[in-house]
Amino acid sequence: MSIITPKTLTPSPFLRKPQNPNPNPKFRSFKPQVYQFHCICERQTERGIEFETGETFFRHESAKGRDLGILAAAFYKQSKGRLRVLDAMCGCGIRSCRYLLEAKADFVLANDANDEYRGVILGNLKKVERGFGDARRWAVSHFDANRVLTECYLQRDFFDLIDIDSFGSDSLFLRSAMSTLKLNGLLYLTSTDGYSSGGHRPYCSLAAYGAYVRPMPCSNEIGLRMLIGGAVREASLLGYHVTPLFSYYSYHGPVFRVMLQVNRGKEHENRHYGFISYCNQCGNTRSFSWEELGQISCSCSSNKVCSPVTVSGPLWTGPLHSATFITEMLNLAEQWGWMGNSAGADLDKLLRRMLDESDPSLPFGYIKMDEMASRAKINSPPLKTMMTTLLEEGYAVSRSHIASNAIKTNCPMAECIRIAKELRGVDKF
Ligand SMILES: C[S@@+](CC[C@H](N)C(=O)[O-])C[C@H]1O[C@@H](n2cnc3c(N)ncnc32)[C@H](O)[C@@H]1O
Repeated sequence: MSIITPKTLTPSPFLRKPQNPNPNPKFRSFKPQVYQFHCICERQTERGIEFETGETFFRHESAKGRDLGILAAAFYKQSKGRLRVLDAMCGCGIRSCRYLLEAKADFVLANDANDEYRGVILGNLKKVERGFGDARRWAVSHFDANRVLTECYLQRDFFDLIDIDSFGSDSLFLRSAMSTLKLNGLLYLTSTDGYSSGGHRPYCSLAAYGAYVRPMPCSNEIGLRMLIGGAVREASLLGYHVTPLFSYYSYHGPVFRVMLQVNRGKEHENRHYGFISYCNQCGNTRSFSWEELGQISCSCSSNKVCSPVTVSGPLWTGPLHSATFITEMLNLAEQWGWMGNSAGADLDKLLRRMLDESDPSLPFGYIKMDEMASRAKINSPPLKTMMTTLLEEGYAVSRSHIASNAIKTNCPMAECIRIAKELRGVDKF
């Protein structure tokens, strides 16, 4: 097995260091300091390893996104018996440390284009190395992510998991990352491109993700679907297809993260890659396949054709999570004691909500309680009461991990309004 080390990569004269790795001045005031895992709401490792952030880009708020990545990696290691990770934009190297320590990775290549971070990354990884004796299970490099990915590919040095924690859009790195993944490997993508998902820059979303995205009420779910859709498109160019294992939106940023499994062979049916519409008049959302593209319209229960209809796409219209994979992640989290205590309670809740959301009878999108209430011209009914009533009436319903005041349901908006109004009569809310 060839292991890539910084020495095998020759510096490129064209390599530019990012001008300002942290565009938000708010974060530039971070002073060098030492954190313990438990101090920053990361899970405490058995070895109690400390890490430093120095002047690198580091966000406490991303801890949950890192937790999810570690759980997925650990389950992969358990099921495949191997785990080589490329942490392509590692910052201070916290993920690399955690992939080694918690997911028991066999090897991690920690890369960050900014070579001023080298001391901090090396310091953190050396502590991890001490925990495992002398075995050299990691390497550090400082190249543009595309360069490191391409060189690994050229040396046939493939990875089981590639983590792209980029600023803005991830699409620039998709092709090289997919080429450098092992068969059925995991690709952990991050995008902070909230403007595109909000429909505020349709030409940017078209350029980056191949999707023309317009403003819709559930724009944060659109953001996740845009990210997956971009990967679907790129994968099919390379003769691969992707399966989302989990999708996670966090309002801290905002940040859109998806864990994808990349498999060989184009997916024959395109039923999960199409268009999403929102009817401004009746408030219903629907997804359309390529075949239905010419007939996009909305008919509400009165059979009148509503207008106008806002259409975005093509996007991923299939499941955001794999219920089986999330269940395995939950089991692991339980085994590791990551739930049931105050630090882990949130992760527990998030995973369970994702599991609920993966019910295949639930459609795309979510309905915000305040939108429903304003359409019904009543105060918003209590979310739990609404959910129970929808279930009693035979509809599928769950909460959304994206918006705390929203429900996902296959009940049309007009029916939701009727139920909400009836509840009002009973409960006088
Ligand atoms: C969001 S931060 C990474 C945070 C880190 N993964 C964590 O969880 O704490 C993004 C990092 O990517 C680096 N970076 C930006 N552009 C890059 C590129 N083209 N290639 C490699 N690294 C890059 C930045 O220096 C920055 O440290």
